[in-house]
Amino acid sequence: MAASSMEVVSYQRVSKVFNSETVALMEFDLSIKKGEFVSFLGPSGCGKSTALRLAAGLERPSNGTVKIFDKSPKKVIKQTNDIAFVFQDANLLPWRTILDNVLLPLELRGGNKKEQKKEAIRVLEMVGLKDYLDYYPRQLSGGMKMRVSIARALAAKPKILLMDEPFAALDEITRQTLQMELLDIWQKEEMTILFVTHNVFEAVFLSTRIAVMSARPGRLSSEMEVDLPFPRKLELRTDPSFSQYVEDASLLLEGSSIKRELI
Ligand SMILES: Nc1ncnc2c1ncn2[C@@H]1O[C@H](COP(=O)(O)OP(=O)(O)OP(=O)(O)O)[C@@H](O)[C@H]1O
Repeated sequence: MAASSMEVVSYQRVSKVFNSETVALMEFDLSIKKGEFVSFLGPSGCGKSTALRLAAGLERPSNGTVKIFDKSPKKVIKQTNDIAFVFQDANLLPWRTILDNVLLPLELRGGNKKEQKKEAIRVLEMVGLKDYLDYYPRQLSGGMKMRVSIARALAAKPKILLMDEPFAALDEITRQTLQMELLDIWQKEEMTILFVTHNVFEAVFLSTRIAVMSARPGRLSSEMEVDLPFPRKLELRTDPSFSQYVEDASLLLEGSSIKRELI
């Protein structure tokens, strides 16, 4: 029983069909344990976002089950703050300051205003933005906006963070900085992270495990544990062990695309 109680997210034979013809996911199986950092890696359109949206209760499976802590994601979202979502677009409200953007989800849930403000400042400090509380989104760079978006997700102290290509629109240097900051936060806050990417380097650098998906209809085509030590620093990218994982993951990804061509 101990092992299953560690299970945080489970996909069991999950299929998702849109408009009765687009099969986004087909019998997708994956089990994610507490504290893991799992990347969903796969070609464009293979159903990565759909898999994440199912875990967030934003979509319902056509077949099979998705469970979060053994409950339906919708129930978890309704009853707890356990799940938070970060999208590729920071999605900030332009008329609210940075502090007020982070406060918004806390305000919606009600509670002690002073505590909420303290928590919002704590998470903004964590992402390096404590000097920008009164700024408006238009005054920030893309990387800073993404930091606000991450802070907003963290403010509710989620146990599971779902991230859909959060760094895809950023330049390389900003992306690398945010990747390291994210790993820091993941360790400090002891969260489980599900992270969608089609970037092999990013998947290897961040993850404890990579779930490689096949081209549409998306299935889990292979899994790879990334046994590189934490904390992971910039130098790791030039280490032969890192290159080996990147090569292995690239081969798995290629393999999943080749299989599709043969079908
Ligand atoms: N709401 C929807 N209605 C209809 N089709 C959809 C919907 N959401 C996704 N799809 C389709 O399902 C398939 C999988 O989409 P999804 O966004 O999950 O893929 P992805 O792997 O995240 O892609 P990318 O890497 O390009 O973002 C695609 O063919 C997409 O067009």
